[in-house]
Amino acid sequence: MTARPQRRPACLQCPSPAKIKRPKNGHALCIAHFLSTFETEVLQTMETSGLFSRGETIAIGASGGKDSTVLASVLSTLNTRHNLGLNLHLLSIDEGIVGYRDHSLATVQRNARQYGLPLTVLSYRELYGWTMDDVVATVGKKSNCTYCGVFRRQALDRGCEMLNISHVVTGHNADDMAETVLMNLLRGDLPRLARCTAITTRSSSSSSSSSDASATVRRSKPLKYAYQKEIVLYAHHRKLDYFTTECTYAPEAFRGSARDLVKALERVRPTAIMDILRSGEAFAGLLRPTDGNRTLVPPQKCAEKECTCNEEDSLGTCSSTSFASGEGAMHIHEAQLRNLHHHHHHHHTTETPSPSSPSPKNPTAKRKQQLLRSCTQCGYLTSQDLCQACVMLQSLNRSRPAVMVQIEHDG
Ligand SMILES: Nc1ncnc2c1ncn2[C@@H]1O[C@H](COP(=O)(O)OP(=O)(O)OP(=O)(O)O)[C@@H](O)[C@H]1O
Repeated sequence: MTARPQRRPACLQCPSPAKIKRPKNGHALCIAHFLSTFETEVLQTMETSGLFSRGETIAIGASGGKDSTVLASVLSTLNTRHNLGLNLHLLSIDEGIVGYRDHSLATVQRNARQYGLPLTVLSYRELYGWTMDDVVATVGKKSNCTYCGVFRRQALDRGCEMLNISHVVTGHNADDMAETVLMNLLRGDLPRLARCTAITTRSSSSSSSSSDASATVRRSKPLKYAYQKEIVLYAHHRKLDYFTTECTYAPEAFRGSARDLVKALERVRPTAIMDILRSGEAFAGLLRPTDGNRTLVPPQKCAEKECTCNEEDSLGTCSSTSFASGEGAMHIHEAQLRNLHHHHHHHHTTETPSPSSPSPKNPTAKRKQQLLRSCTQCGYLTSQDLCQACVMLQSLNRSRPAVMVQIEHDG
């Protein structure tokens, strides 16, 4: 007996044979309907969360990878098709990773031409005097993601300030969000768990001229409900030009493990990604301030270090910048950075006592320290004397002479 060839099911939305079984929900769709459904879902995400307003200028954090390329393509398609009135601008950060970012930036340059969008490129070298290749030569491969995440977040803010843009979007997708929810859950980091699923967060702007704490850049993730597999399918069937190589520096180990875990769960239960994301959102609802001043998540934790309460954990999912994580060399390095920061802060408060200095008589002082002010070094808005990037740069610049001597010696 010969097996009868299985007939393809029809597309859920038209009589054509289905070509795609959606990873997200198993729906069978033809390619045209998969593409239009994907776009409609992004539009719905934008509309239900009131993400953009007509006439707004949006910077798209463009790395040349699949996520931000799909984001740029979908946003410009929707903008034209639905006459949304958005001014889109590609903003790329060149971290200075030879053999990786230089190639992906060539892709962004092509994308800018393909979509007819303006492009601005800013580099770590011009902003900080360091490339990531230099950083890795100095600190090694283990904690480099921490540096890169802090630098990139600030670089995007500075780019926005230069361009007079107050809203930046990134290509973070549902898989990235699920990873972050799991990481925060596994660390027991409730403050971060409470905010990591937000579609929009506010960051400090790099406003050196302004001490106005309201000068912040909004960061949004329009692809937060899009599965990575569907993003790849969309890019493939729309024939988008994107760069596939992974960063030459491996992701932080903990995020790598969370990523593997999400993928393993997805294999046995495809809805796992959305389930984790929805659970994260539900936790956020539970952890949010309940009544008046009372919150279930006390803010003390972040008073001890650079407060990132208004900031998401990372820009670039490889770059978990959580100072709460504690693994090997990364942990040691973070502890050094904290010490450096505390040393600096202590100096400041003893030399110039301020009425808001924390004291047993003034229990609210610590809370007040979290108010945003300008970094004494670079002017970036921060809750401490020095912003995270400047703390890191101090430590890097101290190591530089030693590294140069070593290089000269080896060379
Ligand atoms: N060098 C960069 N310049 C501008 N934006 C960036 C850069 N790197 C990352 N981003 C933004 O942060 C998002 C998440 O970055 P991540 O490093 O996780 O890359 P990814 O998940 O591979 O995304 P992509 O496929 O867009 O590279 C990107 O989609 C992009 O919007």
